[in-house]
Amino acid sequence: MAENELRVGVIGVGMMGADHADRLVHRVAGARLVAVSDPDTARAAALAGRYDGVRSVDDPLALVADDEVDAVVIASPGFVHEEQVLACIAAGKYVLCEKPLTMDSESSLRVLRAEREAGKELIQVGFMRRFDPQYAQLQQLLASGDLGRTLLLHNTHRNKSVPNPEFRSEMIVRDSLVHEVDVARFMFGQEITTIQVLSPAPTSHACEGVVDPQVALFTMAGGGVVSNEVFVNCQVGYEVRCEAVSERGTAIAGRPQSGLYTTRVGEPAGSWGGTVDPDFIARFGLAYDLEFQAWVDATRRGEVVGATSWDGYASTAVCEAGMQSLASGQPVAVTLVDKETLT
Ligand SMILES: NC(=O)C1=CN([C@@H]2O[C@H](COP(=O)(O)OP(=O)(O)OC[C@H]3O[C@@H](n4cnc5c(N)ncnc54)[C@H](O)[C@@H]3O)[C@@H](O)[C@H]2O)C=CC1
Ligand SMILES: O=C1[C@@H](O)[C@H](O)[C@@H](O)[C@H](O)[C@H]1O
Repeated sequence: MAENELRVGVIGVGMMGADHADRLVHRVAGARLVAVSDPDTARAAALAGRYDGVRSVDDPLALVADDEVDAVVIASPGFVHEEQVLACIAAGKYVLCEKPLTMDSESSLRVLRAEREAGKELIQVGFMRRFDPQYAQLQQLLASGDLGRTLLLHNTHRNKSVPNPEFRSEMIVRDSLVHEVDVARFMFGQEITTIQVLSPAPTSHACEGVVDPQVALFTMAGGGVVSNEVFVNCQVGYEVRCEAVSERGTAIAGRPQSGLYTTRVGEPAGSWGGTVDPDFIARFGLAYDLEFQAWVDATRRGEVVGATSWDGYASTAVCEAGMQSLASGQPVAVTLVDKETLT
């Protein structure tokens, strides 16, 4: 084992967990995948069998407690994140938890308070767009002040389709829009104070009763406004971009080459004169790699980078207000606890 090599365990090895396991083995330096855990024990065993020296552990909490595991990646469904992140805090282990941190603001606050009481930052939340080179460059440009004060953001977030017929309107807010919530907070460096979710007439490609697309409006603490389109059954491909409008110019992260830009259904699936990425693993593969490398490097230094537990809590609180707005159509104020006292 290389000196100070980080021994990592991955909890939940479905689509994202398996991809993260592979990146830890093949594309991240300074870390070694040593264990995986999933209630689908056959799936975990099959994944472990693909790599040398990786054990399958039946109980995810046993993986957290395992002496040979230095740090943990959580890629289980959001509704089990709280228990698993709390276990990592109790064991004093650094954790990279996929978004959302938890399912609601109360449970995120419990996690945040537990981390505070432990006296050490341990949690990074998997908001990978912060590590995408174009998104990172846009944030640096806005923060530099070269374009003057930022006035507006326009976010677009389209998925070709969602695999799960249970992907209801609320999940579009909690699982998809949550990325735009983090992007808005990241780009402005401010909290979101109100959210309104509008419900246009849905596409015929959405399941019965599902509001897709959705348009969400955020008001930022400094008065800026963010418009967001989330459309998870757009049929074409994965299109994610962010346009910033500032006092002295504009900038777009996530736009392919210049020229006439159209997208259409057809062969090859999704095209604009080049191709539209099929999904988030293709579009953000590099961002996940950079996110993991940054996590491993920071963990070996005893630090946390990227989105913190506060960012996880704040984004969950905004989505909670967003779900209320989805039901009423009205703007809903976002209430956060005091960041210093957590009360
Ligand atoms: N950052 C990003 O772009 C993305 C993040 N995600 C997030 O990643 C996480 C996993 O999502 P997917 O891989 O798409 O889901 P998935 O359904 O493909 O995989 C989830 C896995 O977790 C396992 N699981 C269920 N209960 C568990 C428990 N109690 N403990 C451990 N494992 C358990 C399931 O058996 C399954 O293997 C979610 O939090 C999701 O929001 C998902 C897609 C993209
Ligand atoms: O996090 C993700 C998924 O959970 C979500 O379902 C998708 O809409 C997002 O594009 C993807 O990045």
